[in-house]
Amino acid sequence: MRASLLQIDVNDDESVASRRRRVADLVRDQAGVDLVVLPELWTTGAFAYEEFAAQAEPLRGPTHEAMSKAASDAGVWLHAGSIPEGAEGGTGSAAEGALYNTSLVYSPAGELVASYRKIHRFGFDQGEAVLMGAGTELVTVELPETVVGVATCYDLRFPELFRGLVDAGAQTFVLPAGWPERRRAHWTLLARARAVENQAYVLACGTAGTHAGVPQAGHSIVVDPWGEVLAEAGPGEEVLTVDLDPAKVAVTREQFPALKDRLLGLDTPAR
Ligand SMILES: NC(=O)CCC(=O)C(=O)O
Repeated sequence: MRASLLQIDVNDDESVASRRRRVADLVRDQAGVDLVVLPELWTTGAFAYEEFAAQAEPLRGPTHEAMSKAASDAGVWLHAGSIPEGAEGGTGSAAEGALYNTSLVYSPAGELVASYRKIHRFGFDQGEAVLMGAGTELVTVELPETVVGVATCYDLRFPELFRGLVDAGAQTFVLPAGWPERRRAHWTLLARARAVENQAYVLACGTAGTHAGVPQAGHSIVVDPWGEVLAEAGPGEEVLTVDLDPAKVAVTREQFPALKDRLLGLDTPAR
């Protein structure tokens, strides 16, 4: 299974419409791979808080139109990163909780097969944490060769979410992000930790460049179920293409069956 992570340069000089067209073309260029992954909030930038409400769009808005078409033109599964979703009934009033950081997943036919509202919002008492509502549902998506568990950026710090996804069948985690350079060491460490403890692939796709004054880490990363880094991007815009062996998840879980030794958080321990 071949995957391409598109580490997009998100900066304040490019308009959302122009970036949307450019990213759609980059997705189309990936024809021939199985899965394409985009970063978190790549239309606005994850730290461009003032833009969230202004650029909010419905689930089936302009980004959906562009990504659905790009996925079907390329014939790829597409995790299209996330958008600031102005949920039905509101155009983005934070007080109404009408905004969400929502990921979109498309089939090679361009069908929107799943969406995920980010559960853990970043910012403590400001930014996303106050501007957006929290999702409540875990989301998995069945691809032909693997079951994908979906999480977004700051979610990476919450291992219980990933364990929940494993319990729901996840074998591969796909995580779009807008992770800052300031905490790059955490990014790599946590991506590897989530892979090792869950014996799953981690495909973590961040942004490059600087937006809203926050330099981004780049360094998108793909980790295998043993915790080995299969590929890692540099700091700039880059397409990171990697071959995965989906069978490796079951093999790792069989040969080193630590997940079966769980005692807490299960109704019935596995043994
Ligand atoms: N967009 C985010 O969720 C940023 C997360 C982050 O900066 C961190 O966890 O550190």
